[in-house]
Amino acid sequence: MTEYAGLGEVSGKRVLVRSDLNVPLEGTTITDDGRIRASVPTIRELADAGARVVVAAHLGRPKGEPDAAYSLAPVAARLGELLGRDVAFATDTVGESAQATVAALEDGQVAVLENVRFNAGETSKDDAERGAFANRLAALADAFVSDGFGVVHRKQASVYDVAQRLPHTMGGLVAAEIDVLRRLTLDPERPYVVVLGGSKVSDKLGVIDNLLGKADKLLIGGGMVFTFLAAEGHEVGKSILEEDQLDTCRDYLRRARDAGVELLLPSDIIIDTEFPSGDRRPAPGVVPSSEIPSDCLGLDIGPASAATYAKALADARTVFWNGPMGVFEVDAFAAGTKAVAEALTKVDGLTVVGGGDSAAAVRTLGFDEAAFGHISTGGGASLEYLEGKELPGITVLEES
Ligand SMILES: Nc1ncnc2c1ncn2[C@@H]1O[C@H](COP(=O)(O)OP(=O)(O)O)[C@@H](O)[C@H]1O
Ligand SMILES: O=C(OP(=O)(O)O)[C@H](O)COP(=O)(O)O
Repeated sequence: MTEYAGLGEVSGKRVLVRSDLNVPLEGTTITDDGRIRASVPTIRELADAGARVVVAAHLGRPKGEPDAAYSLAPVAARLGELLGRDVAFATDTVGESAQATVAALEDGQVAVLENVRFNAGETSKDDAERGAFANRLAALADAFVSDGFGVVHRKQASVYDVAQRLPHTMGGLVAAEIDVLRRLTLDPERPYVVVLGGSKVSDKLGVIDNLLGKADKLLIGGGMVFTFLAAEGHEVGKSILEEDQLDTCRDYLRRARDAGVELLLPSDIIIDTEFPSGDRRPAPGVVPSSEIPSDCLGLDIGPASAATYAKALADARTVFWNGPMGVFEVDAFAAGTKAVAEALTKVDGLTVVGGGDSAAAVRTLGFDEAAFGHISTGGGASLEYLEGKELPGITVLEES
């Protein structure tokens, strides 16, 4: 087989693959390689078809110039291990190293370019600046495969503009992600339960607007909780709070009541006096969610809430979960996330886990990935899809 679906013959061609290899790192140690694993099948398929595969990706949010802390070098090494073959690494993205590395590729070989975000053009809001960088990326290849699902909601040079400059197609990972998410937006089997948590509260509140017309139950956990509790007039102490979203949350609570959607907030909260950090020993306590002391902050949903949420999930036929219920990275605040993950494994129906941290939580808490219907590689991307927003990295493939 020397073809790739949507591109035709790829043998001997230089194929630029945009992957999402944005994995959590401690120093140069990868703490969860899920996104690299998810990127392997497309890269392998292209290499097996005889393509000269050039992988472009970002890591973190460097400021448009080289920054060793965000080098993709350790990621390229891990990709090589997972592929079971040598992976060349270019120490720049479109400069001399990239050009020489790509020129040296033989059929079936793979190279990774240094972090695309080391170039200001990648994330520029200026079309011409992005376009100029996209021209240089496109000059390294004969065709483009868009496979970085976690980044398709970004209008960035290696995601959007490059697709306008090369013959292109959607990679297998993006196609599979979209396929599952489409099932959630079109005709989810009911009851359809959505669980929302995490800390990117303002990013995520918007999805509730759309879900109020779609889901049967919405379970709120993580940092999301406190803006809702404050909207109901409760003290939330030092917990995460989006003051400018209080009216929005009040509106959601009212609309949920009117629409007969069960919007569940935790009845109890695990608190501490400080955010866990360094050597400080956590000193968790449990309080009713209406009684968070002013000098404390909420760090997990409490045991009664965890049991209620597990019960609310028991009869679900479709579940979408984004965002941990608490600061799961610390044992003392991981129980809520564990309880929700456990409940999902028992659901008789489609379960989708979305988001870098949610997916990492499932794996690091020891759950078997196979117990979930689908673990998405994109948090923001999957939420924006469910919100009905246009994803630039997808529309560009359809338009040009
Ligand atoms: N009550 C809370 N207060 C502060 N941070 C929280 C709370 N609950 C969860 N978190 C944090 O939220 C982070 C994940 O949030 P987010 O990035 O929104 O999720 P995802 O990557 O799955 O979309 C985790 O690092 C977790 O520690
Ligand atoms: O980690 C990512 O998104 P996610 O946290 O929404 O899953 C993607 O790699 C996108 O990264 P960005 O949000 O810096 O553009």
